[in-house]
Amino acid sequence: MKPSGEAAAAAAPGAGPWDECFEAAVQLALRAGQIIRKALTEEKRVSTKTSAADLVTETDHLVENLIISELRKRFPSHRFIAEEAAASGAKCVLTRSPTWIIDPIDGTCNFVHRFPTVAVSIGFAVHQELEFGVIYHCTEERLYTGRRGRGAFCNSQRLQVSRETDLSKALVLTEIGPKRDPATLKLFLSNMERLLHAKAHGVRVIGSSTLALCHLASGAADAYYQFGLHCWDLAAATVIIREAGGIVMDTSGGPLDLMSCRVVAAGTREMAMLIAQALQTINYGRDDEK
Ligand SMILES: Nc1ncnc2c1ncn2[C@@H]1O[C@H](CO)[C@@H](O)[C@H]1OP(=O)(O)O
Ligand SMILES: [Mg+2]
Ligand SMILES: [Mg+2]
Repeated sequence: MKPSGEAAAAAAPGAGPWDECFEAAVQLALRAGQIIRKALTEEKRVSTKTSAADLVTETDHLVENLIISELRKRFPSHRFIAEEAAASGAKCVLTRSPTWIIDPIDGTCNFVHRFPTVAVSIGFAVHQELEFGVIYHCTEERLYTGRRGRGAFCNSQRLQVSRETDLSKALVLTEIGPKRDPATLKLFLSNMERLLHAKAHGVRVIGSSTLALCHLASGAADAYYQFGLHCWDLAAATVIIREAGGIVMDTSGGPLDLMSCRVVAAGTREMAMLIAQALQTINYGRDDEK
């Protein structure tokens, strides 16, 4: 079934205070997705940011500007945290004000290579609490949504995480992150090795943290971990996973800190703790200290 704003709204009955914002997010994610889908097969101007593996294109900027300018027109008092604005020096500060947290293209490296796993991610927080998340898989036209207290959906289908608690039966997802210096790579590979020693069924890297997290919310994988992802990779997906019955926590096993650039997520708390205990920390700093 093709996603639509109406379908998403119908999936979550009852009026709530942020319904208008949620509807706006859905419409903009679909609109942005159309632009990204079209641009995927066209020539791109690619630049690098923090490293040779940290890419950005004119479409990342175009889509981010479109989403923010449309939301700002409708909700002038709201605040914004967005990937490309942050790359240009804007501070990432989550206050108690209504705040939109945006990744215009998640999977930019995939996008550059025409690998069709790319998403738009729009999260929304009020009083520093995540209210809803919208993630649109641009090429497969799958709209993932989660609203606090109202469940998580892919198009009109309700999402439910896996109930697996045994690491030796788990499919685990992760992403590589931009740092490729020898020390970071060694830690990254040794974390993967630890999970494989624990006999996890597999470890996958698909190039989009938000879509990997949506697979987890759908029960198509049992766990996800990453060091070096940002609040815009995590905000929308966190609501979707929690509303699908899953756990999102810090890699220490403590509560999630959206600004800490580290996460473990799983269908069950037992699985999340097993992953957290297996990992060595890779330090990427914090989003709110850059
Ligand atoms: N600085 C960075 N460089 C490369 N990937 C990054 C990154 N920060 C987060 N990621 C995310 O990790 C995954 C694979 O690289 C993607 O979801 C990517 O998001 P992005 O495409 O929005 O940058
Ligand atoms: Mg991203
Ligand atoms: Mg991005």
